[in-house]
Amino acid sequence: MPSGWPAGRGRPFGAAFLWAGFVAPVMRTGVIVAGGYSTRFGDGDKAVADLAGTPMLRRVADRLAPVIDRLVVNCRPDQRGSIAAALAGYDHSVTVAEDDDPDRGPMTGILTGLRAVETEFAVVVACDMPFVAPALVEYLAERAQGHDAAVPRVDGRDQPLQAVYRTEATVAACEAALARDQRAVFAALNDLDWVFVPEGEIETHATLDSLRNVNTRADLRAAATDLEG
Ligand SMILES: Nc1nc2c(ncn2[C@@H]2O[C@H](COP(=O)(O)OP(=O)(O)OP(=O)(O)O)[C@@H](O)[C@H]2O)c(=O)[nH]1
Ligand SMILES: [Mg+2]
Repeated sequence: MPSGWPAGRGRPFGAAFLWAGFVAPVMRTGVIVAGGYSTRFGDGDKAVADLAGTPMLRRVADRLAPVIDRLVVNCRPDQRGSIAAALAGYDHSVTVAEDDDPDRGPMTGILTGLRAVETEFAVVVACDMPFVAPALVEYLAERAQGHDAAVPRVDGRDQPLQAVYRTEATVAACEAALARDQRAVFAALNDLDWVFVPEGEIETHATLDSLRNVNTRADLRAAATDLEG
């Protein structure tokens, strides 16, 4: 596990605590959103689908492991057992945050996950992004400093399901959007001071594969082929 953020690159997940020469570790949280119904995938929950020998969500968790200290997984109550099994023996502490009211969309998943976060910032990643790049997560965390969120933009489309958020502000924005009966992630972003991270910047830290997501069985097969090289 890395001891902290590289010198000169900021402290993306909150300031270190300096007291009488003691530097407390900077805590960083990852949130994996997994409460969807995988309808394009067909039978079975894509979150725990076998991807080249490892459940997909475990791949996401393992990719995040070098840049987080804690993990929160958002899911429905009926997914808890399979997700806990997929994360057995994980490097960091895992909190499962269940949706009270399933099927209310990804923004509700982000909200449920962030409510279980204790750090100032958190990186949110969808369970179907098995190529998420730790270096991009670090960069997003850096770009989020002084803002409420940093969101990648690829092909003109913002990618709020692989983004870094300021926890309290984002929880408040999601709650306000839901109170207005708005479920889209962008309804919450409207209330936040967020920055987008364009492709050119993404590609100085990672390939765009970091944002690739697995929606169908064909996507899963293609991902397995690429992982098995
Ligand atoms: N908590 C929660 N998460 C969701 C919900 N809908 C989608 N997600 C998550 O949002 C991410 C991106 O969603 P999709 O790729 O559309 O996944 P999905 O909804 O399971 O799949 P489709 O039904 O094929 O669209 C995934 O991590 C999903 O688990 C929801 O209603 N609640
Ligand atoms: Mg998807």
